[in-house]
Amino acid sequence: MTPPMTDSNKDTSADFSALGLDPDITSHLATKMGISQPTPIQKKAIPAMLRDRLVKVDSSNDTYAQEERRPRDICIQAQTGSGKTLTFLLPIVHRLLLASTAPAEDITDKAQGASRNLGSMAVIITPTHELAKQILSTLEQLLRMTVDRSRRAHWMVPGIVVGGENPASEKARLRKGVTILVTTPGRLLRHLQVTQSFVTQNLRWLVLDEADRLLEEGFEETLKSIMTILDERMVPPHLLRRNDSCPFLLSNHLPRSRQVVLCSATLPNKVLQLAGTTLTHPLFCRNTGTDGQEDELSPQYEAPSQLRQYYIVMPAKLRLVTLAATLMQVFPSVVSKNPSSKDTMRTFSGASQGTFKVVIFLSSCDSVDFHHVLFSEAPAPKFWPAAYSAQLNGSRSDDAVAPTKVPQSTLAAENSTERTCPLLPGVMLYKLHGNLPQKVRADTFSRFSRSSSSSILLCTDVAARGLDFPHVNFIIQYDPPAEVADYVHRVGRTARIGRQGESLIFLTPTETDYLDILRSQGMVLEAKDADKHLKILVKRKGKGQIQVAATDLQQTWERWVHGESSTQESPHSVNNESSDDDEGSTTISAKSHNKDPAGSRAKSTGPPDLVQPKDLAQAAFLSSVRAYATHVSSERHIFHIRKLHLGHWAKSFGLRETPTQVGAHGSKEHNSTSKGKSKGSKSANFRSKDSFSFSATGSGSAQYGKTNHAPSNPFKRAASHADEFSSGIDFGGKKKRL
Ligand SMILES: Nc1ncnc2c1ncn2[C@@H]1O[C@H](COP(=O)(O)OP(=O)(O)OP(=O)(O)O)[C@@H](O)[C@H]1O
Repeated sequence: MTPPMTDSNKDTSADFSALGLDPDITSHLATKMGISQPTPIQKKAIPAMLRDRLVKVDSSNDTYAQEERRPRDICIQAQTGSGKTLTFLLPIVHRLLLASTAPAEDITDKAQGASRNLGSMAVIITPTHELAKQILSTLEQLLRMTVDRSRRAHWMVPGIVVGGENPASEKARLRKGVTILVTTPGRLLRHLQVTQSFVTQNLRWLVLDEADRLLEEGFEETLKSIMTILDERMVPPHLLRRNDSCPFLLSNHLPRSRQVVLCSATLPNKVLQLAGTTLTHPLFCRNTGTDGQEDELSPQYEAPSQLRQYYIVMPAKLRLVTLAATLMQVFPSVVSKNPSSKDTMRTFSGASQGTFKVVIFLSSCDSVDFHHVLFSEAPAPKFWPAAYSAQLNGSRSDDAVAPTKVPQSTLAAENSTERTCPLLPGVMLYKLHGNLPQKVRADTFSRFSRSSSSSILLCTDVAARGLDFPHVNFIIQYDPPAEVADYVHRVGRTARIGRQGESLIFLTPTETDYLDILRSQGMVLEAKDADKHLKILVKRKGKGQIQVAATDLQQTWERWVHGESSTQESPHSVNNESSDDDEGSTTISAKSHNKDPAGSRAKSTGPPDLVQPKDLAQAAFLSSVRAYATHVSSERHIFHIRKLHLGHWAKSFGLRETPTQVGAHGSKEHNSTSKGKSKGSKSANFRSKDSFSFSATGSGSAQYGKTNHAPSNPFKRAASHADEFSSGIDFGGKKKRL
């Protein structure tokens, strides 16, 4: 069914056939794919891709023609979820279809030779496997069209090579011929280099989806090598006519030379400048500006107008409990069962019923693993509202918190990542990141997409771009992205194609300048009050109850992380004690209550196939600190490791140790927990745009790379500045620590 259109996406002046698309295609779109009206970017860019320009040719090279039709390269920039995939797929399929079924007068010899033997006529490159598979699926849907008997469409073979399968079967596929190939850069380059039977000399379209990402450091070199090989193999247009063995290739419906299409919601100036110098007469198609005209370049990004963007500011030590409160806010079914909650307490619109999906972005794979285990294995807190605890599978919330070890299978690998979430009954939990084996990634992607239950996906930026998960209503950026473009792509997983959606970014008090950067790039954000927000955790009304509830939840999780029983201490007996000793305190509001971590240490020796939550928490903490140092240089004055309150940061992973202690443990334990992870884990473990390398050593020291002014031990340095950071939340009266 066609989704509802907002004013910004609605277009009544044209349907797809008015854009010049073949009637068989438009009828298939309407009847089989439920798509009948083009979005503004489709209206603008599809005709541009269909239109060639006339160029004078050097007659010394071509004795047949004085003028030739040549395509223009195209840059497509439009908001996330505005239908860019069909924007580039439709013209390709249309032109191939027309060329292979053209009336006799169009070319001298009717469409002879259109077959998969011509090799790849279109190559679509994307940064991730998931996105490649999604594009392939749209392409396959499109190619299922029924055409008139006199026409030929079956020869167009869609295909994918992204790795993760036996290279021999990929080679075999390429040998047979894949007319429209969807691929990732590394895999494509490998096949160009080693697969002799991979034919690309007839390539007419090269699409770089998420072009800005593909042209970034990391992919850039691969892309250059790909372009060089493709250029070398391409048959120059002036030689085409002499090669009359395949008249199909001379069809006027095909671009005579290769058309390059760059596509993204974010094409920053540096990419556009590059495009301006390396592309052939590039045409810029953006959502703004007058139809059919080239638009002016602007550094601004655009989020879907129906997306409501929020931010919330809280000290690092409250991040975890605020995340829990947020999830309770956004899952209406759970909230409505909370006896103390009223609709007015909910600060997000949410959905009144039906499937509700949330995507939570974190900065590292280890952090995703930790939170996935925490939310699926940790028990509800002792004072969790009865309505929630009653639904816990067979466990009572006031039971002692049993020390938990986490089965390895939960962490990574063989099986599905689908879990239930004790805190949010009825809500399913998934995780997606680059360290997971390809099979698990694919399984997660499809289960989360198809799930009819309300669900949460915890992920790294591997899921930030392009993925079109249905029914995602809410995006949480628990860790701010490494750059603004990533912000735009992350929030773009909701509010797609005119649907409603909300997003929330978590910031600490030292990070609020980031809002200026977001606003300067065209983002419109509203504030959420952290204090009001946490109210949802409160069971009874009364002064100080937010603090009680938040402390209770934090303590429950700390005990779980440290493998302790809840009966070891009473949260409320310590709640009234106030301490400034953040670095060493056990809870967010009180002094350390279990200075002797012997219990947890004793429990850390378990069977080799089990991992302690504390190991996970430490690995997550370390990798999240490392990821913190990977923000782009223009943002590093805001997100600088020296500004990070590491003691509070540790708390957001349920850790009590001082950062130095965590660093010392973490290095060893992280190494051991990392063993056995999938290949490529090193590179994919945290954000790759890394201008800083940090490695914790056994002594807790840190090593910096590429940074001249960095302190030798960021943990110690940050800890010594601990007093500069207040909680940031005033619960009334004198200073209290949560
Ligand atoms: N004209 C249309 N009318 C209704 N739905 C459409 C239309 N065009 C595309 N869609 C659907 O909209 C959804 C989003 O499209 P798509 O994934 O191509 O967006 P995008 O602009 O590429 O987003 P992103 O920037 O996040 O990659 C898809 O489910 C697609 O099938």
